Amino acid sequence: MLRLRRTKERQDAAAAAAADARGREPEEAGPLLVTRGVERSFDVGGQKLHVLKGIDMELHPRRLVMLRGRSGSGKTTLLNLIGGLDTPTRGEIQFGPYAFHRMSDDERTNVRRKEIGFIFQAYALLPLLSAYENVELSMRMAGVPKAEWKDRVTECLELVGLGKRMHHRPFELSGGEQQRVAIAKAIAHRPRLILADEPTAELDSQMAAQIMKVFRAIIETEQITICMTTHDPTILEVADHVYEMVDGKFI
Ligand SMILES: Nc1ncnc2c1ncn2[C@@H]1O[C@H](COP(=O)(O)OP(=O)(O)OP(=O)(O)O)[C@@H](O)[C@H]1O
Repeated sequence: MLRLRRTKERQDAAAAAAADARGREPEEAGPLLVTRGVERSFDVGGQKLHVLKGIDMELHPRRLVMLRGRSGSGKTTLLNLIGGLDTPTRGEIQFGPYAFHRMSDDERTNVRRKEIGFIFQAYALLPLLSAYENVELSMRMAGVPKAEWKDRVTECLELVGLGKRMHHRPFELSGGEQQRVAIAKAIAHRPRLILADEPTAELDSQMAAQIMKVFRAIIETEQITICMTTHDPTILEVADHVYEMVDGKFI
């Protein structure tokens, strides 16, 4: 009981610290991200391929939002636009104070480095670095002051349940554990938004359920929003909101 209370106290303190570190937002704050009429087409062999055909969506603070849809329906294309990796052919993407559709690549990269974390299906860890070093590297890349690295790396790895595996390298960890390192890596610089493309696709159902538990925990402690794609109906059950995509549109 005491242990539980201590854990809860630590989580509350971490949540308060996360909010303070970014400037606390009022409870009733509006959406973190809004897209309006977003379209994306590609030129392929002289033909226009219309992939996104008018996407309106909202991501609210501290929500777990899922994009579901068949392969090729446009989920990854949309995630790339929300994350500022790509720009829409038409329409608007407003992320907090930033109008992504009007910003240059460099400006979007700056926002992305500070405010967004990415998680991929295949973990994307550096194989020769330990879990600790992988997370530390992401803080270095995000420009976090060196004095903060040690405490924050430890905190993030404990948060995902890998306090005892910090010095293991990826090949010494299970798939689920590697994905948890990837989560620690994605949150270490205190982004507001995490984007995850099929983060459970390589995992069995038990490991996938663990990842979803970790997502729920970091939404609380880190006060972040998560938007992820998935095909898995059992995973969809834990979403706060599901957008269903068919052929480049939400239905
Ligand atoms: N850079 C690009 N150039 C040309 N076509 C592209 C490009 N990016 C995506 N597409 C096309 O857009 C369509 C949607 O792809 P996208 O990867 O967004 O689908 P998805 O829903 O994420 O699929 P999956 O579930 O298989 O990952 C596909 O037909 C794909 O070939």
